Amino acid sequence: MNLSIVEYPDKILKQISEKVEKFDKELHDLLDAMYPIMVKTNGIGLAAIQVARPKQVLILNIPEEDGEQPIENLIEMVNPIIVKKDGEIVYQEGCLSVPSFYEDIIRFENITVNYQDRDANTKTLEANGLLSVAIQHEIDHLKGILFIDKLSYARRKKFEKEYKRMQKEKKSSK
Ligand SMILES: CC(=O)Oc1ccc(/C=C/C(=O)NCCc2ccccc2)cc1OC(C)=O
Ligand SMILES: [Co+2]
Repeated sequence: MNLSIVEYPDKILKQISEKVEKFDKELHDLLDAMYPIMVKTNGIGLAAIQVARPKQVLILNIPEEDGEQPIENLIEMVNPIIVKKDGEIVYQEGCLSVPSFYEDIIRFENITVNYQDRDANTKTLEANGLLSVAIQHEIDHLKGILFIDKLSYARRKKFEKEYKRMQKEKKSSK
């Protein structure tokens, strides 16, 4: 399964991802294929829609203090739902589908998420800080929402201008 990252402004990223009903080999192969892509691109979170699979599947690997991302920290979430949320946290976010662009985004500080693992076992996770931000960022992807969609009108305009210039530079440098 050869996956590549879909980049903004590709319309695929606006699709709503479907609930996973079958916890079969195809799901396991997708999860297994997403992990190396996230690691290779220094990602800490990846949603299946970013590799053009509109399924409610996401993976996370929050780095340790030393920056390492051991596979033991890998979290695989299927059909995640945020059931509790409170507080506020601002974090400078980036996204593998919006390369080289980072902006401060406000999210809930504390969340509780219900989800299933790759074998359909239901799990509940309480998260705060970076893990909480990452989970909210990735669950937004499953709803077709990118972090740049949460910017104010003025900052969004700034982003569009910067992004177009960057894409032109990238093309001319090829
Ligand atoms: C050049 C460039 O685009 O750099 C990057 C940008 C973003 C990322 C990864 C972003 C990422 O994992 N986002 C997950 C969601 C999230 C955002 C903020 C905090 C927690 C979770 C990696 C980059 O490095 C490469 C090599 O692509
Ligand atoms: Co993202």
